[in-house]
This record gives sequence, structure tokens and C-alpha cells, in this order.
Amino acid sequence: MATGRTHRPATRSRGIPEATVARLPLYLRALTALSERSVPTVSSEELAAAAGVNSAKLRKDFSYLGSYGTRGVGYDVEYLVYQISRELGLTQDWPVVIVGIGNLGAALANYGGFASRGFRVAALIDADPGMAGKPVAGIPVQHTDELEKIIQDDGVSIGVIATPAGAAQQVCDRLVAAGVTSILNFAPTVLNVPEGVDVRKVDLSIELQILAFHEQRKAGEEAAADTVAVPPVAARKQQHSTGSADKGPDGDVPAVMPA
Ligand SMILES: NC(=O)c1ccc[n+]([C@@H]2O[C@H](COP(=O)([O-])OP(=O)(O)OC[C@H]3O[C@@H](n4cnc5c(N)ncnc54)[C@H](O)[C@@H]3O)[C@@H](O)[C@H]2O)c1
Repeated sequence: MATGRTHRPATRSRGIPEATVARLPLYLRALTALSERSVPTVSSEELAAAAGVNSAKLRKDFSYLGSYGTRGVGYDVEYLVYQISRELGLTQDWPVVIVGIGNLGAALANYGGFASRGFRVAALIDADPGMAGKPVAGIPVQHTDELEKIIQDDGVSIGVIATPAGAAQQVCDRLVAAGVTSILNFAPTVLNVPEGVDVRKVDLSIELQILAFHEQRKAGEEAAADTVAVPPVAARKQQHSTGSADKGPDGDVPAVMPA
């Protein structure tokens, strides 16, 4: 789901392509589910289907890990969980700070999936002095005045930004200056970071826009199959030709425009 911009080359130093790295969490999630059901081995086809990936791609991805499976038996689930976790750096503890503890920040703090995947929420930080000391998900919120000290004391290298867009760059600059080198940004803004800092951006509205694009295309294909007199795309253009229909709900132009 995350879309991102990193300053890393397309191939990592150990020779694993970024596209493979991006699929490893999908395999890991599917493998963890199998492991929880005590399934000992899995075929590449089964695992590919569970992860939503093509099985030839999966075999190629696993060859980068030096994992080839056993003919007729498949892959050892526990060993693959270990291998992928190690490759992703999940066998070590990653303290994470979340900055901006509003609706989203609090929901993220309450999400159990971080801890179970090796990400420890080391601190919750907010600029609102009224929130300081109040527990969210059992962790007392700390004021932004403490940001640098928290990061240095806890050796934090990953920061999550859940502040309003207008504050995100300034928060990002402070995180980076304090030593954070990876940022997960939920604020709807593009962050400028120095070389060596990775930014991943999560934007659910972009994901929805992409789904809308595909929905529109599917509808167009269905209509074309029915061979209607007016092509659906043209029909939609006519609908949008009046008034302010081209504008999004905020008066802005949607990123995905009707064709
Ligand atoms: N990526 C997504 O899919 C997605 C989904 C929902 C919300 N968002 C974005 O996430 C952000 C937070 O949304 P929300 O609904 O939780 O908002 P919110 O108003 O409930 O919370 C924002 C919090 O940030 C704090 N804050 C403001 N300036 C700060 C600063 N300089 N340093 C530290 N904390 C600061 C505020 O005190 C507040 O507690 C917004 O930018 C929103 O657009 C993104």
C-alpha cells in the first residue's frame, strides 16, 4: 500500500532488487498465517496465491534469498519466516516514534501489528501541551520539546509522521536532524529529505483513486462488450462538461481524471 520515494539504488547492496524487497512483506504475512496454523511446508503455487503474487516471480524472489525449496515438498515455512525476517531486518528490535497523536496517530499507536512484527513504539509525541502525560495505548504522550532527546536516548531510526500536512516538513526536519533515517509519512504532503533518508508515503485516498480508475475502466469494458451506441468514455465526458463537475470535493482537480 505504501508508495514511496527512496534515495537507495534500484538494487540493494546485497543484490536483492527493490521490487523483490517490496514483495517480501507479502510473503512474510502469508507465511506467518501458515506458521500460526502449524503448516510445516508450502508449495510455491500455494504461497504465491496466498501472497497475491505470480508463482514464477515468487521462485525468482526466493532465489535471491538462496531458498529453492524441495521438489515435491515445497518450502519449509518456519525457515522461510526466519530467512525473510532476517533479510528485512526484523530479527532486531526497531524502536519507532509516532509524531502527531490525533485520530490517526492514536489508531496507529493502538495497532498491535507493529509490535508483533518487531516494531516497538518507543514514544508518542505531540505538540499539544494538553496531551503531555496522557496515556494512549498505554504509552504517555510526550511533548515535541522532548523529540530530540527521545530519539537520541532510544536510538530511534524510524519515525512515523501523523501530523497535519502543514507541520509535516518541520517535524521531518527535526526527526532527521536528531538521527532518524527512515520516515513513514501519512500527511498528505511531499517531504524533502537529505540523501540517505528513506521516505515511504501512505495515502489511502490515492489508493482509492487508483481503484476508481480501474472501476471506471472495468465499467468501460463492460459497456464496450455490450456495444452501446455512445462509447462510455464519451458519455462520461459529456457528463463532466457542465459546471464545476471537473472539480474534486475540495475544489481541487482530482489526480485521476476521467479519460
Ligand atoms: N495517509 C492516509 O491515508 C491518511 C488517513 C487519515 C489521515 N491522514 C493524515 O494524517 C494526519 C493526521 O490526521 P488526524 O485525523 O489524526 O488529525 P488530528 O487533527 O486528529 O491529529 C493531528 C495531531 O497532530 C498534532 N500536531 C500538530 N502539529 C504538530 C507538530 N508540529 N508536532 C507534533 N504534533 C503536531 C496535533 O496536536 C494533533 O494531535 C493529517 O495530515 C491527515 O491528512 C492520512
